[in-house]
Amino acid sequence: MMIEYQNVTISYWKWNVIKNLTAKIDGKVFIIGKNGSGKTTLIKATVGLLPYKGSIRIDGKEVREIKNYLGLSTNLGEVYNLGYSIDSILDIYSEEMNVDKELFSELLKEVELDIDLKSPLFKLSTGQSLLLRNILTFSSKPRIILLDEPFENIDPARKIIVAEWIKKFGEEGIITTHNLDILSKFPDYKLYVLSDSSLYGPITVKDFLESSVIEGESEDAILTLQVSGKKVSLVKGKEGIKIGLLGTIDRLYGV
Ligand SMILES: Nc1ncnc2c1ncn2[C@@H]1O[C@H](COP(=O)(O)OP(=O)(O)OP(=O)(O)O)[C@@H](O)[C@H]1O
Repeated sequence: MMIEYQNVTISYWKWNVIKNLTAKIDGKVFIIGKNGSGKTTLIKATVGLLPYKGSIRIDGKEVREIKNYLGLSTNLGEVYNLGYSIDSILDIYSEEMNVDKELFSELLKEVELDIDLKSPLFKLSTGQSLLLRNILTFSSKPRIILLDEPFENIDPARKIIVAEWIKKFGEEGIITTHNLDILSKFPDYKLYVLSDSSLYGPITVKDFLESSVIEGESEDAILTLQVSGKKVSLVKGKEGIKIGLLGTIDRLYGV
């Protein structure tokens, strides 16, 4: 079972954000890439929220033909647009998406999120709202998780709890992030880089974090990718700029 992309093109009007992407995603993987590279766009199309050309298959089924796939869960805000108060959202999604209310309460307690369930979602802070969407994602005990930036705006202690949930829930899926610090909690996970409309990889998170970036191609490269039309290589060893020191993946593009 896997997520398969075949010649996938996703466009806004006539502009292709993802062009002719072909990849097979097996297990739970991370996708990183600079701002605007198309990570959210890819997740949205995979969930069925955006039209695409080509084929995206989950468990062998074409996404555009699936109406409501209960094994799949996402933290995308667009999905949680029904209901007013958090209580009513929980009611709707426990029916529509098999969200388990007990598990929801347990996870809410784990992060000690001090919120009034009667209040509307828009009253939450950006971080609280994302935590809540992450909790809703995991509370349906999904087999496939599609998480867009699950650590953004979340404080360090709670980021670690979210990382534990990612390890615990779901057998397959995609997690996008800019957060290299938290990636170190997932050394054995596979990682892809989305750049110039292609997915490069996979390499392990450990190899990625131990690598350095150099311009051009290299025989020793563990990964060569194209960034804004230029070749960039990730190598192990002393040359180049150490990825771990870059802090944020976006600076990879400044080599
Ligand atoms: N609804 C839209 N209409 C037109 N263009 C869009 C729309 N949504 C996104 N884009 C454009 O598509 C490109 C990819 O956006 P996307 O949000 O997928 O990138 P991303 O990799 O998730 O970025 P970030 O890391 O900043 O979240 C961006 O250049 C963005 O401006």
